[in-house]
Amino acid sequence: MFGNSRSRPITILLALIVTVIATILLLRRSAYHREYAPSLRNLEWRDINFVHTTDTHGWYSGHLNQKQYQADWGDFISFTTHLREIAHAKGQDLLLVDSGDRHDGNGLSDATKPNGAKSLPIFIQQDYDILTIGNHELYEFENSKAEYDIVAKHYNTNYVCSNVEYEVSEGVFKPIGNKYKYFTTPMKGIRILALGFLFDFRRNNDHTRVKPISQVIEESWIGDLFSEFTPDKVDLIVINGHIPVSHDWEELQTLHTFIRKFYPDTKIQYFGGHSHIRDFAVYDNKSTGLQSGRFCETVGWLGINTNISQSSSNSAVSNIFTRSYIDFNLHSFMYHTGITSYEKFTTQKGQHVSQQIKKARNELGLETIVGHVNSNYYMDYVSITHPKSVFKLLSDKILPTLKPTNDFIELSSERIIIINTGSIRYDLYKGPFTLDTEYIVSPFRNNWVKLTVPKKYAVGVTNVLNSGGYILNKKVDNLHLLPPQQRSPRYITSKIPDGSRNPSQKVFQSSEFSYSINEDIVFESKQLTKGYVTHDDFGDDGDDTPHRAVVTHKVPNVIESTCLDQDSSDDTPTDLIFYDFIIPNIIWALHELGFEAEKSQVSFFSSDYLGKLLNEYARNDKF
Ligand SMILES: O=c1ccn([C@@H]2O[C@H](COP(=O)(O)O)[C@@H](O)[C@H]2O)c(=O)[nH]1
Ligand SMILES: [Zn+2]
Ligand SMILES: [Zn+2]
Repeated sequence: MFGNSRSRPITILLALIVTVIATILLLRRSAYHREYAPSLRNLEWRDINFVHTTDTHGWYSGHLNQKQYQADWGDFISFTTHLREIAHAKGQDLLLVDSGDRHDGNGLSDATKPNGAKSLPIFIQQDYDILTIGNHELYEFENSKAEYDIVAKHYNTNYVCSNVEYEVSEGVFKPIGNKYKYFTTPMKGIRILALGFLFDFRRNNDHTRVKPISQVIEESWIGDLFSEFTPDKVDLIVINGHIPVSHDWEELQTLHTFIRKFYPDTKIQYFGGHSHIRDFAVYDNKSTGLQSGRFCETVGWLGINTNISQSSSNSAVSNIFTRSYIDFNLHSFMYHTGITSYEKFTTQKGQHVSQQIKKARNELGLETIVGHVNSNYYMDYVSITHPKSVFKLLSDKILPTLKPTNDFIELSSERIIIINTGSIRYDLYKGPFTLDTEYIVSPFRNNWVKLTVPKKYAVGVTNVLNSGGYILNKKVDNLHLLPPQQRSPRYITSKIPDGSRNPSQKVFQSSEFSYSINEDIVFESKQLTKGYVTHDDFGDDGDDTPHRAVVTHKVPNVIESTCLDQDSSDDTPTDLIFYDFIIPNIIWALHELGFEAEKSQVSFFSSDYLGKLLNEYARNDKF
């Protein structure tokens, strides 16, 4: 059974090495757990409890250089396994929900061709009860195909998507997954009708179709569905949307008004995503929406008491619904399960998935060091003119290194490079620059294109794009040029940059805070770490880990890097260079300035996408 006598010592040696490595890993995990131990707020358990993720964007390895988000997908699987057991032991239900966007943001998902080849088999190890699609599953056909062939197929009836179709054969479109799911929970016997929706997304590839909610509610199937599952047959409606839950995003409001016509008294729980924030909205006294952040930083928790009868008073909402935002780390996970030893916490499946992640990272060479970064560069912790701003780094140092792909490309003597700030997805940290860093900071493989226009128009484009706000994007075919987290700003009281406290000061920011300041993360339990301080419709006690808020700065839609001659005339031909992703925006801005251009006038400039430029900058030791 163990081979011949010669190979036996080798087998024993190998087994010993594997055991030693596994023990070291376990001890390291335990040590980490002891080191990071802030005091936490408890979860509230109800008749039915939901664990929610959204916008994971491939971050299944965890945040390797941020302790507060350092759990990996294997740990998350162990966590939910225990939560389900706890719920069932109490006679309660626990369901898992994911709201889409599983690509674009991390080397694990993006360093393969097709994108997701290694990360999706890891993602699908989690036992989701309801999941839906995000826009990042629809930009490229190969991602939609993977979603259809791997994710929707694996989850079968649990994959619920009511407004996206996939071309199964030429000209034949079928719903991706199922338009709805009707089921009864195992413990409390709660009858749930679940639907799933993507926001009105128009940048999808030609082999897919997205129907806006406003159109779906006019279709006969949804009225027929609601007429079949009459209120007496449904205890809870679950709407899983890749749509922000905030009140200023109209689509869920439209849907809610429609559903209430059929179900005036039924409890409705919305799950949302896309804008990458922690958020919770109360729609009426029987209906709320939860959104659980981004990038495996947050596990959303939502509990519902199904047996509480309806009340017209608003305060009763919190008797029915409860929500928490759990930081994605082992300390939080173990605390909420009540398990104090990592060895007891980690499940066999969890360990297997953690190993699968390590293996995939090694195979992809994600930790191969390309160069070193001398400082942290932030997206919004500092203003865009600050030396530590990633956008200043781009416009001063990185974008000027962009060259045309070949010598035949005709160039003007003056140029302006414009980049949409949404193409930067994360801060750039001091320390080793790895292949993973490249994907984390800017995952998109867009081409640079060129449009030559008189200088007087070229110099105005950035201004126009930055002054239009979100309405601008709507006009330009719903491009969402603006990083979504900037769209629904909140006013919060927060710590001001010099460290003094000014409670009356209102600081402009999104509903989240930049927290990604490695050197500022403190590991003493008495001092709060910098992180999310969420203000939502239930107040400010939702974060399981109380954090110190930090000030964030407003990021414009686009930034530019210029090479202009101050003395040249207004009519000097000037090359506008930008990602093909924003062609419609640039054409629109020029139109606003009085210059008419067409897509056919835009020509290819370079395939050296931003991640590649950053990689080369690091490789050449320029940081
Ligand atoms: O090729 C691309 C695709 C997308 N973007 C940016 O991403 C956001 C959408 O990201 P979500 O995770 O869905 O919020 C989009 O608004 C663009 O800013 C890009 O730059 N290039
Ligand atoms: Zn997203
Ligand atoms: Zn999205």
